[in-house]
Amino acid sequence: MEREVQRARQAFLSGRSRPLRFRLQQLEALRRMVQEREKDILAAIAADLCKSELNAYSQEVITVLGEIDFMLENLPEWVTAKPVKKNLLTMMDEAYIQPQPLGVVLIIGAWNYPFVLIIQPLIGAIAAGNAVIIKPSELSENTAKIVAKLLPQYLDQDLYIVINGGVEETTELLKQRFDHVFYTGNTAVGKIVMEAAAKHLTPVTLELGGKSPCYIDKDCDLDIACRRITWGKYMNCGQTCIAPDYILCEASLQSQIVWKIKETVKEFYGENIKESPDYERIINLRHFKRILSLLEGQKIAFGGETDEATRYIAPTVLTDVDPKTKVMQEEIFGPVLPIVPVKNVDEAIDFINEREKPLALYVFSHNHKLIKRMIDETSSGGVTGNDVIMHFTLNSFPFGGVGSSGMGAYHGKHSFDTFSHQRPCLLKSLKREGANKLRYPPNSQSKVDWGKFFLLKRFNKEKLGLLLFTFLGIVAAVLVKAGYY
Ligand SMILES: NC(=O)c1ccc[n+]([C@@H]2O[C@H](COP(=O)([O-])OP(=O)(O)OC[C@H]3O[C@@H](n4cnc5c(N)ncnc54)[C@H](O)[C@@H]3O)[C@@H](O)[C@H]2O)c1
Ligand SMILES: CCCCCCCCCCCCCCCC=O
Repeated sequence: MEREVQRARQAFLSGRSRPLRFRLQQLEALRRMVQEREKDILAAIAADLCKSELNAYSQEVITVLGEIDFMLENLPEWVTAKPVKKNLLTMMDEAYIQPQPLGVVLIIGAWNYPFVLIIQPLIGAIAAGNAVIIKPSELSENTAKIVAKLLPQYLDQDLYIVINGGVEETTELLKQRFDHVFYTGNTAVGKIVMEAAAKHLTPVTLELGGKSPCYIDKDCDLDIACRRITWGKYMNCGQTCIAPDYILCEASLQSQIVWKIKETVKEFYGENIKESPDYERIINLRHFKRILSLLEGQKIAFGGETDEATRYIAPTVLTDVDPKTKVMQEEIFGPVLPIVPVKNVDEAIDFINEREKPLALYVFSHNHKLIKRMIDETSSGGVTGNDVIMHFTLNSFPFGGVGSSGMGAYHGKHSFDTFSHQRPCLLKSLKREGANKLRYPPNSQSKVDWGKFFLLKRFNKEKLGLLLFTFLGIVAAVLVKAGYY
């Protein structure tokens, strides 16, 4: 493992990952890989999650292709140095920010969207010019294998290295020194990753989970709200980090919501859900049993049917859920949707604020002011009003959590920034030394006064021309006095 990381570091130090042309070539090669080997990739995802190839394509491959195209289009502009505003002391100098690669980056993926969750950060890391070690989740082993097989066929083999393995291998990997660790997965392991990274003072991005609340206001089109919630909750069998975890609504809405979600489930998956190509299965027996344990003692409004042999759990809704019960204490990450009645929006806001900050928040209402109020008075990684999940699809948004749902963000330019160092560069001339005397010892009150003038004064645009003129006059006077002319 040490050898692999060393290999990536040597490749990074060779400098070949840095030129824009190389980054674009690698991104194009990655796109070619996805296009040419689409069938293999879809088959692997399908095998891991009992997912139809159509769903694997629309939930994972589309996102990856869109992200690559977005990078290819914008990277030439992002990599260029950006001039910054100057103060009077640096007026004559060159000042700019130059984004630079961080070095060797470790990307650790989760199993629930096993392809997009490693390839999307990889796109950002390549775009920013880094070398990358990729550690897919061992739970989605088919995708892990196909990624390890395909990437070296298309990308630079020393700069981008896939290491497969479980907890033991990841623990070993985390002992190595990286320049950034990008981890997607649960909060408990997020802490382990951060602790390991801290030993090397390595910065981390933690894409974690949590219980994402969904408030349904009484002033709302319940048909539409329930259709959208049903889609986002039961997609991938509830194993989506930003799935609505639970519903908050007034008690009077509960029975209508149950009925409408039940009807939508029928519309989406048919009478025999087990036969539906659009309904996935739980990843493994451990998660299957964990989700079943959340149903104990609950009022099941519909669903609840299970089949251990195929790890099937039917789309399920629980009503009148007591917030103190287990299902409300941990992220569900399965097709179980509790409804917790609240008196009104104030109580919903308090409910959300009394708990850990979630990865996503959803609010359904015709009342725009109410949506804005919920946004203003709560905190979450992201928000979608009158829909679920969809903020993930907009790559101009930073995607990430806050508090216990994570730190840092990615997608589009945010990925590029995450994997770049914004390096401030100030280029001065070795001439004009007279003007610099102001800051050299011995200090004096008049030097401080000039310093205050140069550094603290704020000028509007109209005054700027006049000031520049004055400044140049002063510089000229200082130079004359210093005997340069
Ligand atoms: N924010 C996001 O973008 C996002 C996306 C997907 C999943 N998630 C969250 O991830 C969780 C589900 O994923 P998971 O954690 O079950 O995935 P997982 O079991 O695949 O673990 C994630 C990664 O951590 C590694 N890992 C596991 N235990 C480890 C340990 N003890 N030490 C070091 N590494 C270890 C695994 O090898 C894997 O690569 C949910 O909480 C979900 O909300 C978040
Ligand atoms: C055919 C229609 C295309 C619809 C696009 C909908 C895309 C949904 C993408 C969902 C991906 C969610 C990934 C979340 C990561 C956390 O688990």
